[in-house]
Amino acid sequence: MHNIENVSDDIFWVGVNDRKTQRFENYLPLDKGVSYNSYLILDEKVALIDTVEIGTSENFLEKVEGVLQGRKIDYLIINHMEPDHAGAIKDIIRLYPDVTLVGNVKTFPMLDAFYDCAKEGCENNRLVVKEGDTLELGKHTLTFAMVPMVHWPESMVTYESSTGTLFSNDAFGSFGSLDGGIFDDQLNLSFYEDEMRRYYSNIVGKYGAPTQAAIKKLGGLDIKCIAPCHGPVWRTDISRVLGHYDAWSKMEPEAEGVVIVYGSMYGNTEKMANAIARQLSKEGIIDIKLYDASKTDHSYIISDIWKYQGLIIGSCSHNNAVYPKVQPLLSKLQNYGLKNRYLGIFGNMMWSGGGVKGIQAFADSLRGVEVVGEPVEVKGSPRSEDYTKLEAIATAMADKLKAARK
Ligand SMILES: Cc1cc2nc3c(=O)[nH]c(=O)nc-3n(C[C@H](O)[C@H](O)[C@H](O)COP(=O)(O)O)c2cc1C
Repeated sequence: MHNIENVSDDIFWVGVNDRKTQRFENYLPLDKGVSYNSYLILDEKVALIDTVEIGTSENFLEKVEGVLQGRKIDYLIINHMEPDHAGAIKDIIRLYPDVTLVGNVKTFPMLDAFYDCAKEGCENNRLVVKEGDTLELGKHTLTFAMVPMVHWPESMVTYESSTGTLFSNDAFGSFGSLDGGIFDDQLNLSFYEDEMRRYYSNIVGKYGAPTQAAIKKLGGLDIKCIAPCHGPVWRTDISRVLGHYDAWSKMEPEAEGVVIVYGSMYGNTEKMANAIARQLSKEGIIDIKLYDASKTDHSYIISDIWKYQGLIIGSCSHNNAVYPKVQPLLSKLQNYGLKNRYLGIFGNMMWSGGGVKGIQAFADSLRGVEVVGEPVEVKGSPRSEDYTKLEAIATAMADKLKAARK
């Protein structure tokens, strides 16, 4: 059987790649695709861990049947009810009508809400598990742990103790299809770690406290392999992966650097952004990420904001407010409660302003963000004295970053 991978002797990756869907959750670009990972455990009893998005079901079922070789599935473990994993539940029930659905007390009301269970056959054969419950398959034992709000209320993870495999659901998942390699040691990790951060920051990012609680809970387990629902299966350096989640969920920056993001109609705010970037470079800052908020999808900008300690935001004025292509970024960061960052502010205007005022209001709403330097608002084309003020923001930012060097 092709395109199946052994996670261990009797655990199989039966995931699928999706390179067709343009946007995850219909808003996050999937430039490099995504995988929906599902795992099959063959033992005295057979268990399937999660399914896939409905559009990829045919390919998935072919793999499942290929591994089963005529056997039936006894248990379908539903770690998460989001449709990109629960999408093929109906297909599994249709093919294996005796399968027992395993979920927690919050799983089944969602199943009932998504599906017409009386019609689809998912009304019966339900096993409700709670924290710490175990399910014996033979040689393999599954233990269930609830991880509410990582990133849905019913989210749970399943630990298989004989192999030390944690089926972690969306936690530790990343965007990017699996183009040949399945495991971390078979892949270029710099790409997947970036995509893992983009996934975390945009999807799980608001739920730092529940993620911290989950990390503490799972910390006592002997984890040899993390098998998430998206992206690579991690088996080489588990502590590195756990370390990423620990830092990201605390919103601790990963690296020295500055994200400059601006919105500009006629180029004046852009000129200001360039001047700030140049001065940061003169101050010895190497990682400077300069983004036009109208052009780059915000999910990439947010991922870099998660990575770096410095953030400098600029906006032209638009109807007495922040430019419409900058405002959604501010709203999302506000919703996520951005913290542990230094912030610089600049903007452009022609009559009574609005851009800088809006960014300042954003800064005031966040407790964990420290404004560095004096906000600079320029009318039209920046003059020499304006550049001096913009450079002062860059220098103040660089001073903060240098002071934080260990
Ligand atoms: C639709 C529209 C609304 C604007 N609203 C404001 C405003 O509320 N206050 C203001 O001072 N300037 C306003 N402006 C003027 C621009 O902010 C100003 O020209 C600025 O220099 C543009 O910066 P940019 O070159 O970076 O695009 C508006 C311009 C447009 C086209």
